[in-house]
Amino acid sequence: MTKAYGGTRAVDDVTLAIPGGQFVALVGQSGSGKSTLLKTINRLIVPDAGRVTIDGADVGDGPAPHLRRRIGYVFQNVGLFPHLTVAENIAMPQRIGGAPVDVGGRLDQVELPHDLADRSPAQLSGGQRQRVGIARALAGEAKLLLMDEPFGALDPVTRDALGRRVRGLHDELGLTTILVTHDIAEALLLADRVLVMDAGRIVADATPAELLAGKGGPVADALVAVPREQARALAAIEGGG
Ligand SMILES: Nc1ncnc2c1ncn2[C@@H]1O[C@H](COP(=O)(O)OP(=O)(O)OP(=O)(O)O)[C@@H](O)[C@H]1O
Repeated sequence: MTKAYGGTRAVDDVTLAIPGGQFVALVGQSGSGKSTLLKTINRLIVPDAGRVTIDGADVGDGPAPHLRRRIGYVFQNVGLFPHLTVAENIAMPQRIGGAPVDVGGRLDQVELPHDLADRSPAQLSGGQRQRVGIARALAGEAKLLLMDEPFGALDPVTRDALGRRVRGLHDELGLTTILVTHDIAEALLLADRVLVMDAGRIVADATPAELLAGKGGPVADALVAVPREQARALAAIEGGG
């Protein structure tokens, strides 16, 4: 599949199959094409050539809202409706034609207290807003979860906790999850499989263990070197103290 903007091939002839149930992290430098690739899955972007299929069906067939109801999508700034309460935001995707949403159950899944349900998004912390975004993404019983830098604006402790909660939900609900992240350590710790993008192409497709063993090639090695060096430097400080 290919998507170009002018002379830039944002996604350059990528062929990829993701089995159901996998947790895939998409990493790579800024501008390497991660978001573009992700957005072709829920049709926010239409490829110039090639196609995307889910369970054999082309995502281009049928109305886009119908497709998107089956796909959870979480991005950095959440996109909650400011004039609706938390509960209304979570129930929103199913308003049109869906089954009623168990808001309390959804709040439990993302470890938010029920008394937040009547607040507006402006009355929440960034981490809480992101949890509401995840609850909303899953409210329609989506089995496919797309996440684009969902933890980007959060402090490290919140980020870590939320990453682990998402991995927990992935396992509990049997989701297929695709996570775009700038944080290679996060990718290595959460995903089953890491795809490394560079200039629109997938240059490494490996498990975290394989990447850490240096089997991902030069671009992947350069990414993995960062947390590895940090861990080494921290261990040295600890050893010296
Ligand atoms: N709407 C657009 N119009 C023109 N060029 C675009 C558009 N969207 C993306 N691009 C270009 O396509 C390339 C890939 O962008 P994309 O957002 O997919 O990268 P990314 O890896 O997700 O980057 P980041 O990590 O910074 O979010 C970049 O060169 C970008 O400038």
